[in-house]
Formats: sequence, C-alpha cells, structure tokens
Amino acid sequence: MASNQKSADMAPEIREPSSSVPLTSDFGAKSTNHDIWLSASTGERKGPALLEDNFGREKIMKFDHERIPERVVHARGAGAFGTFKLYESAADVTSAGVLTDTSRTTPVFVRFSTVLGSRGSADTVRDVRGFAVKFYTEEGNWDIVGNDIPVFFIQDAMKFPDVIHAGKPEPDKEVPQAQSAHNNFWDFQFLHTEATHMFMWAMSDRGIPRSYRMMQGFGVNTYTLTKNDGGERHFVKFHFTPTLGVHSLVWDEALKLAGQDPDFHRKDLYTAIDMGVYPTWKFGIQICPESRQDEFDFDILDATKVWPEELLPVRYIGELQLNKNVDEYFTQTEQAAFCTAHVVPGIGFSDDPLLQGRNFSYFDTQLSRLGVNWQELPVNRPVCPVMNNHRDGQLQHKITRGSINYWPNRKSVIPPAKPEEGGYLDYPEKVVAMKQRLHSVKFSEHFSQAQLFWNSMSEIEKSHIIAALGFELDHCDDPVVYERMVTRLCDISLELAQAVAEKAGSPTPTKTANENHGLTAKGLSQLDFTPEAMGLPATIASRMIAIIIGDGFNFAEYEAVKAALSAAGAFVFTIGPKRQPVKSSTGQSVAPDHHFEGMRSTMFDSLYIPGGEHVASLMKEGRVIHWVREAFGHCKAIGATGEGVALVKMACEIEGMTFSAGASGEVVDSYGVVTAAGIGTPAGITEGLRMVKGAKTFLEAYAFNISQHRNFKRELDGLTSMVAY
Ligand code: HEM
Repeated sequence: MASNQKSADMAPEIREPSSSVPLTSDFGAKSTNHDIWLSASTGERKGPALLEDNFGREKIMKFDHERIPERVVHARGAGAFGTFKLYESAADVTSAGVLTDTSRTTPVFVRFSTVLGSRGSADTVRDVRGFAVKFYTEEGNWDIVGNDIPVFFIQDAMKFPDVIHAGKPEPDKEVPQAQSAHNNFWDFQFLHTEATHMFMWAMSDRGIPRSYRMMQGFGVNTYTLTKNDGGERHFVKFHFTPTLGVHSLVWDEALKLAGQDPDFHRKDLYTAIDMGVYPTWKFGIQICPESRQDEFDFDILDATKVWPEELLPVRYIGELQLNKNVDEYFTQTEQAAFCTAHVVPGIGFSDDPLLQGRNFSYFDTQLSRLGVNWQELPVNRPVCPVMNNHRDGQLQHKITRGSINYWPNRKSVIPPAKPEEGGYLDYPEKVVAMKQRLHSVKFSEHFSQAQLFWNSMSEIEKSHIIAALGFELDHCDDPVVYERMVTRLCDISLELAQAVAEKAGSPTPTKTANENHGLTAKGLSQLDFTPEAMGLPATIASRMIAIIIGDGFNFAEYEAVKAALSAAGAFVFTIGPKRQPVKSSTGQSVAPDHHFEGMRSTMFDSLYIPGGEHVASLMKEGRVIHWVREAFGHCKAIGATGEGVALVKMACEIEGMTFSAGASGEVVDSYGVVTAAGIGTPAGITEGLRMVKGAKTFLEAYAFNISQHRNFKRELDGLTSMVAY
C-alpha cells in the first residue's frame, strides 16, 4: 500500500523483531535467559524457585492478562486497511469533505464479522455479516458500522439485548455455538413480528457469503446529510457494492467448511490482498429530501425496511478499496472500535430509534472492552489533531502541556471552533412532541417488505430459502416453535409456508390472513449484482482453482491451463496424491501444493483435470472421485481435457449430462462441466481467455463458467441431488 496519513500515523508504533534485537524486559533491561526460572539450585539438585526473578514474574504476569473481553456481538472478525476515493462530489447535499472533495484519498480500516459466534467460532456459519468502515478523514473519524444485509431484526435499540440473547447459545447448556438453528431464536422471530423481513434475508444466500470480498455492505440505519450554508436536510442510506459481484457459498459447503477450514473467510481476505487482487466496492448513497419523508407507505426511519431503488435510486459516487493487511491482529483488528456516533461535519443522525440507541451502546461497551482511552489506540485514533479538556483515565497516552484543563478560561485556551472554521453544526430540527414510549404508526406494518423480498427472489434463491428454513426448524425440537413459525411464513407466502411445513413437520397450512401483494423490487436478489448485471466485465480474478494430477499426467495441458488461468488473475493450486514431486508422462516433475487429504473441494471454486495416464489410477481413488462429485454437487465449474474427461464422466455421469468424446477435440459445456476429450496439445487450449457465453475453445468455455460462480441450473434441474457428495 502506498503510504497514506494513517499508515504514517501508525508507523512510530510498529516494532520490528529481528535476530539483532536482543530480548529485554518490559522496562528495557536485557535478559540473558527466558527459559529457566531463577531458583536456589546446585549442579546436582534443582532447588525451589525464587520470587525474586523479575524476568520470570513479568513473563508469567503479562501472559496471565493477555485476554480482554471479546465483543459482546460480532466477536469473530477480520480486518484490513485501504482507501476511499470519491469520483463524484455530493456537494449538492452535504458539506462533508470526505463526500465532496474528489481530490482526496481518505485512509480507511474495515472489519468484517459474524454476529452470533464467539471469537473462536467458524467463519462460514449462517449469520449476518458485519461490515464496519472507519474513514480517517481530515475532519475526524467517520464510522459506518454496517452489515451485509440492509435491514435489521428490530426497530428500537431497546430490543437489542433480547434479539441477541435469543440468537446466542441458550443459557442453560450454552449451545448451539454461532447458529440461529435453535428454539430460542425462532421463538423470538415468531413473537417479534418486526423481525420477519430480516430473517428472510438471513435465511437467503446472503447469510452464507462466498467471501467478505463478494458481499454488499449497508449502513442500515438512516443518517442525514447537511450543508453548512443551510438548505434542506437530506436523509441518507449508505451502500457498498463489490465489483467482484455478490456471491454465496452453498449450504452443504458452508457446513463442511466450518469444520474443514474455520478461517476460510479470514484467509480469503488476507490472501487476496497479499496477492494484490484488492477487494473493491462501489460506494453509493440513497437520498431522501426531508420534504419527501412522509411520502412512502413505510417510515424512512424504520430500520426493518429498505428504501426500494425504484422509489429512491442509489447514486454511486465513490470507491472503497482494501489494499493492506494488518501487521498484527490483536492491536489492529481486535482493538479496533467502531461507533455509530462518530460522524463528521456534514453528516448527522436521524431520529431512527435503533440508531439513537446504538450511538450510546458502542461507546459504552468499548469502555469495558478496551478502557476509557480506547480512542487513543493506534488503529482508532484520528489522523487529524485531537485537542480538548478530557483528561486522565487508565492508560492515558497523550501528554498535554499547560495549567488549564477547563473552559471558559482566562487565556482562551482550546476555544470551541466556529462552523466556518470547520466546527460541527447541529442541524436545528424542530421537535414538537409528547414524552412517551411510542413509534410512528407506519412502524407497525411488518410483512409487506418480507413479501417484497420473497417475490423478488429468483427460483434458485427461493429454493435455498426453503431449504434454509427447513434446516433451521429441523433443529428446533419444541413443536410450539416450529409449528408457529410455519404460520408466520404464511404472512409472507403460502407457497413458502407449505414447502417449509413439509420439512419442518408442521401441519400444512391452506390459507393465509395476509395475502401476498405480488410486488417485486430490484436490488434485492443477489443476481442483480453479478458483474455482468452491473455492467462490469466477467472475471476469474482471485478465484481458487484446483488442478488435480497424479503420476503420468499430461504436462503440456497442465502447464497451458495453469498459465492461462493464472494470467487471468485466478489463484491456481496443484493437488496430487502427495506433496512430494509427481512425474508427468513426459518426465517433468511437479511438486503439488497440497495432497488430496490435506485440502477438500470445498476450498476451491473450480476443478480441472488434465489428460494423461494418471487418470487410470485417479479413477481408483475414492477421495479423488469424491472431490469431483462434491464440486459437481456444489454447482462449481469443472474442466477436463484428454483422458481427464473419463474421470469426470465416471464421477458424474447421470441422466442429462453430456461429455466430450472422440479425438475430434470438440468442446462440450454441459451444465458448467466443460470437457474436451480430443485436446491433447497446448495449441488447442491457449487461444486466450474471452469470457463470454457460448465460447468455443476449452479455456474460454471453462473460464466463462468459473466467472459465473456457480451453475445453478444443475441444481434446479435436479442433477446435483442425484450425486452422492
Ligand atoms: C442497524 C443495526 C446494527 C448494525 C448494522 C450493527 C452492526 C455492528 C457491527 C458491524 C459491529 C462490529 C463492529 C466491529 O467490527 O468491531 C457491531 C458491534 C456491536 N454492536 Fe451493533 N449493529 C446494529 C445494531 C446494534 C444495536 C441496536 C446495538 C445496541 C443497542 C448494537 C450494539 C453493538 C455492540 C455492543 C457491539 C460490540 C462493539 C465492540 O465491542 O466494539 N448494535 N455492530
């Protein structure tokens, strides 16, 4: 990463251990022995340890206190540094420098997370993902503490402890970990009808993203944009849309990965940045002038509602890119503290009752998690000057000179800033109201947008939601819970409720009191966010490809495919029976990156099997056949050339599938399984990589299918359910 204000700010804190830097105590004295406690001993006999050993006591005491409380929610996460650039000024609605000055590059830190699991839980569980962005602006830190889902379970912060208690492990046995599939979660969802819209999102493929790099981010709450020179205030929702497209795992894969590679998302983020494929999001704002706030049939301050794009379009004005991994997890990612209350001049809050509570909660929880001076920690401190009369407290770092620590003072030390000097201007909002515990009338409608979401799903997304609800309710053993939940689903769609009832073991409902309105909206289905749908070129950059080889593989095919995919930005790995070198039929040695047992197909986006004599032995390896069948079951692109076609055919020859045959070299693309039996020379497979539908050469057809992420037609036509994986 090119140096920026934030990396320069943190540089003095960075220590570089090396063999020329001797070991010292925390107070700086060099230590000669860090292995044996000072004791009263002789050469023959070990005697008692002495309390006197400063070095020994310090080492143990520091270790004893290494742990701090994990976050009460969003405990598991991964973060990275990057930059934010604006390509269009929003000066028509705000005076915030970060949203108006197109010449700026603003440093950022982003932390992604799961919500329910503890810090050591798995990355790929079904859950909402946190998407928290800290902009180190010239006017102070601005935090968007968002999620990958644009709505929330509750409308009022007062309900937050309830929704989280209901989702976290049940208090008697402390199970299940990092999962919503249990009685308490679904009991709450039924009784708390305002959660209906959000649980539909969580049960959709949005709940199991393929990568943090391939999910959207939303500020969720309604904020405001203001201008210092007066003028109308605008309500705003913030959006981040990944340029790689929005993609998800499939459920079987997510379940397996949770055990096979619990750090899957963390590693994916780290690797992509390390390899220079920087994750990038378009940044958008949805704007509603104050004068239009009552125009809609939902309340724009209700965090359980989206603002349909047909009513209020998203205006993309900037770009967020992550380009530097953290140097140390604890000091940077774990100690990062986001706070919705962090806004800079030109950006403000709305009266959204969820946001108002959050503004209290983050600051408060960070007091116990990190201590009162958490804003001074390197990752948290702003890049602009900080000066005030806040003093002292545990672990105060700043040394403030002078005899005055109050205002007003006789010397006018630290005067408040005027708005024209960049001071934060509170918007003069007129409030005439009664003091009472009440929401606006529109807050009481809870099903319309859940219906809108369901109606806007594609066929495959609907079937995944049915399967997800079927799985979750199968894990509830109290009939009161799963039977009532099916009645709730009737409020969304009778068809949905009937399909889930069958799986959940509930009576099948035949009518609903809440007819589905039949409306749809764009921007809800994740198919609206494939690169193609967004007008971006298809890409296989950073896709994980496994090439399977054994002794006797065809080196020319292997090399040609590997080189072409790597040149297009894919991360290509060779998987063999062992990590010791494997020999090709023409004598070349290749040391595989992994062996069949060390990795699984779940960790890759696609498989390729080159031709060669190795195929005869691979066809007798159950684990290899399972690799192919599992990739087939998970709808991944599979490629095979020459003799490799026979292996793929044996693993997934079911009705409806066709494979390339004969020496003619014809390429067959059958449900994303691309085979070319006749291609035995590199000439046939090195004709470049135009990733377009209906490509004629093996590489183009194969790469196009990888770029499509998954071939869901395979699943829709029932082919995946005919294979054991
Ligand atoms: C719009 C709904 C919400 C969203 C999008 C959201 C998002 C997030 C995210 C992304 C984090 C992780 C921050 C990090 O990476 O360090 C987080 C943490 C947290 N959230 Fe929320 N949250 C929401 C609602 C709430 C509410 C209503 C409350 C409380 C009233 C709350 C309290 C907390 C707390 C206490 C943490 C832990 C913070 C820490 O220890 O640093 N959240 N939230």
